[in-house]
Amino acid sequence: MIRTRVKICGLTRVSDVEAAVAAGADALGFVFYPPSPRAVTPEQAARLCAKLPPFVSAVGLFVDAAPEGVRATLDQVPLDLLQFHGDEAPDYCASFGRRWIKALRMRPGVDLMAERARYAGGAGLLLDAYDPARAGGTGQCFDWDRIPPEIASSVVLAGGLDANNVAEAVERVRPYGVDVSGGVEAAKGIKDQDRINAFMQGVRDGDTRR
Ligand SMILES: O=C(O)c1ccccc1NCC(=O)[C@H](O)[C@H](O)COP(=O)(O)O
Repeated sequence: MIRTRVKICGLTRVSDVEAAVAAGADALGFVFYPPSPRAVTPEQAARLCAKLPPFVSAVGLFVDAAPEGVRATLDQVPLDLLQFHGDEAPDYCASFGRRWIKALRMRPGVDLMAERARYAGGAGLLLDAYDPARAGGTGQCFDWDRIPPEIASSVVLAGGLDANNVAEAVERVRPYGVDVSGGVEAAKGIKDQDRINAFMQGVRDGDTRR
């Protein structure tokens, strides 16, 4: 059975990090984008990452950040992977000497095959809902049928996932991984252990059907 990988994004509290790790999350996301209600400072993120087990990845999320800001964050936080969620160019993404993924917001008309070729130097693509007013963490789904089947197994699916729809998402899309933020929250930036556990169960249910 294929095991869909799970990233839980937007963690701000040690207790939520512990809950996500205990539930079996593969990766934890830390938002370095000050306008987000889930934003953390490098100092906070360093504390949140301090007790991560060896096989759980720390992912740093940036949105069109100044390169010196990314580098300063990397000096303080042991990030395993960078996630670029804005309009960053491939050369920018590759300039930090760290593995990276590119988030693509599913704008009308986006050509995923072309974008995949454009960002081929990265470790993968994360597909998120498009909302012209917000850079991410929208809690909205996009039409999963827009994902070309030939790339589905390599993408991370995001946008509006929760315990109620993630099994269907895993079964239908068959992605490499799923990413969730709002769907496991009690309030913005405040995760809920029961919702995390229910989400993980949904992923495993989807895995049995994919
Ligand atoms: O989470 C945010 O506040 C955020 C702000 C700006 C850019 C990206 C952001 N989050 C990115 C994520 O990886 C979210 O997990 C992803 O957008 C899905 O969010 P949700 O629909 O709430 O599950």
